[in-house]
Formats: sequence, structure tokens, C-alpha cells
Amino acid sequence: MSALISVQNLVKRFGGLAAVDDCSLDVPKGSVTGLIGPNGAGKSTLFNIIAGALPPTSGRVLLEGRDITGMKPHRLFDMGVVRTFQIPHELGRMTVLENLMMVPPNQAGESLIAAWTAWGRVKRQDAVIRRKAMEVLDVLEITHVAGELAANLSGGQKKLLELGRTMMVDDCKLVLLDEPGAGVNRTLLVKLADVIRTLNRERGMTFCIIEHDMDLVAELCDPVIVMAQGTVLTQGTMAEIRANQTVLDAYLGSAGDPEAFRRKA
Ligand SMILES: Nc1ncnc2c1ncn2[C@@H]1O[C@H](COP(=O)(O)OP(=O)(O)OP(=O)(O)O)[C@@H](O)[C@H]1O
Repeated sequence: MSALISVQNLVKRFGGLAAVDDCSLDVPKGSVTGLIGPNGAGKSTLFNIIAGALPPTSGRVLLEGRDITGMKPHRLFDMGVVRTFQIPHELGRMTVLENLMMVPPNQAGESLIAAWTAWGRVKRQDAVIRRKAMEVLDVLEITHVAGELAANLSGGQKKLLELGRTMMVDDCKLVLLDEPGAGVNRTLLVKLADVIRTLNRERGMTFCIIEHDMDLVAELCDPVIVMAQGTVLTQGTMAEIRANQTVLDAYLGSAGDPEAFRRKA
């Protein structure tokens, strides 16, 4: 598989600390790539750099061969690179449907002049977006909460809504998911995994997922990339990773969760 994202010799220093330390890795096009590693390994920092939220100290990030290092998140969004975020406080006071409907960029209704001069077009576009949002809710099986305020959703439903927001983006190439399993009950976790698999297979969306739930990683991700101390320790299938003593040692020597590996090793 060719690389959708290629990270080359990336370094990010915070004062004397190299949170990302000469890290190179590929996210293959069409894959669901897992990014795991003990606490403090540099996973979130790497994500932040890929997503344009942090500039690197040095190194490059390529999207299908094009240098996107340091590009702002909104430009990356336009190029189909989307990072899920927890639903921010302000959006919590909007309904689930509204949260989805406000995702597509360049809506005609956003411009006041357009709203006056092209009222018919605005209304038509609104109807299309509304239909699309309802379809997304249908796929996620949360149509019953369409009119609910986002803040009132359960933790798992919020995660589904975050994923739903990425489904509103046309031509979404890469979704960066930061701990989708955190605080989600088993039933919704199965649903979440199902949706990710479907988006990957049917829409060809590539995922890169930071996750501490090793069962979820095993179920979804191939390849799995292990980071430790700012760089890549190893990568392979989850079965290969679990059989790797160096990985176990990395978890044992940190504040990570070696049990996650011991249980299955
Ligand atoms: N803004 C910052 N300023 C200073 N140090 C930071 C900053 N962000 C992260 N770090 C440090 O960089 C290192 C890597 O952190 P990072 O959050 O990327 O790790 P992680 O692998 O995502 O960890 P976790 O699994 O615990 O979320 C840590 O030592 C962290 O304390």
C-alpha cells in the first residue's frame, strides 16, 4: 500500500525535552493504522503536528507526497485531513443535528449577503445538508437523539457524534482519532468499531487511531505502530506486536499499562 501520510524525521522539542524525537513512519492509504505506546511516548504530540495544531521543530509531513508540514488545520481540512475533537463547550448547547449540519464549509447561508440575495439557493443547500446529516445519524443509529443538546449525550454517543462530524466532510481522506474508546461502554464500542470499519471499506477513508484499549486496536488496526520515547519502536500486526518482548519492556519501564499486553501475550 502506498503512503497517504509520510512522517519524515520529525522532531518536536519542548525546552530540553524531545517529545517527538526523529520519528519517521507511514500511514498506508486505505488502512486503519493504530498508534500505541506508553504514556508520554509522544503520540498526541505527533498527532498535533500532523493535524497542523503544532509546528514541528524539524522534519516533514507529506500527504500523498505533498509537503503539508506546518499547514493550518483549516487548510488541511480542505485537503481532507480531519481530526476529531471532543465536542467543545459551545457546541454542547446546540442539538446533535445542528452539530452535524454546521460541518460542511462554504455554506451559502453563512454569508449574510448570500442569505439576502440567494435565499432559494440557501434553502435548497440547507435541505441537502439536513438530509445528509440525517443519513449520518441513521448510520450511527442515533437518530433518536437528533434534537437533543450535544452536551446531554452519553460519553459513547458523543464519540459517535465526533465520528459523525467527519462523515459530513466530502472527500475525507484521513481521520485522526484520539482515543475513540476512552470512556465508551462495550455496546457503543462495538458500534464505533463497526462505523470505522464501514467508513474504511466503503468510503475508502484512512484512519490513524491513538488508542490504549488493546482489544479495540487488535480488532481494528493493521498496521499497529508502537511509539516509545518520541520515536517508533516497532510496527506490525497486533499479533506480532504482542509477541514482541521489546514492546513489553517499553510498557513495563513506563507508566503505561503492561497488563494490556500480558493478558494477551
Ligand atoms: N505543550 C507541552 N509542553 C511541554 N511538554 C509537553 C507538551 N506537550 C507534551 N509534552 C511532553 O511531551 C511528552 C510526550 O507527550 P504526549 O502527550 O505527546 O505523549 P502521549 O504518548 O500522547 O501520552 P499519553 O498516552 O499519556 O497521552 C511528555 O513527556 C509530555 O509531558
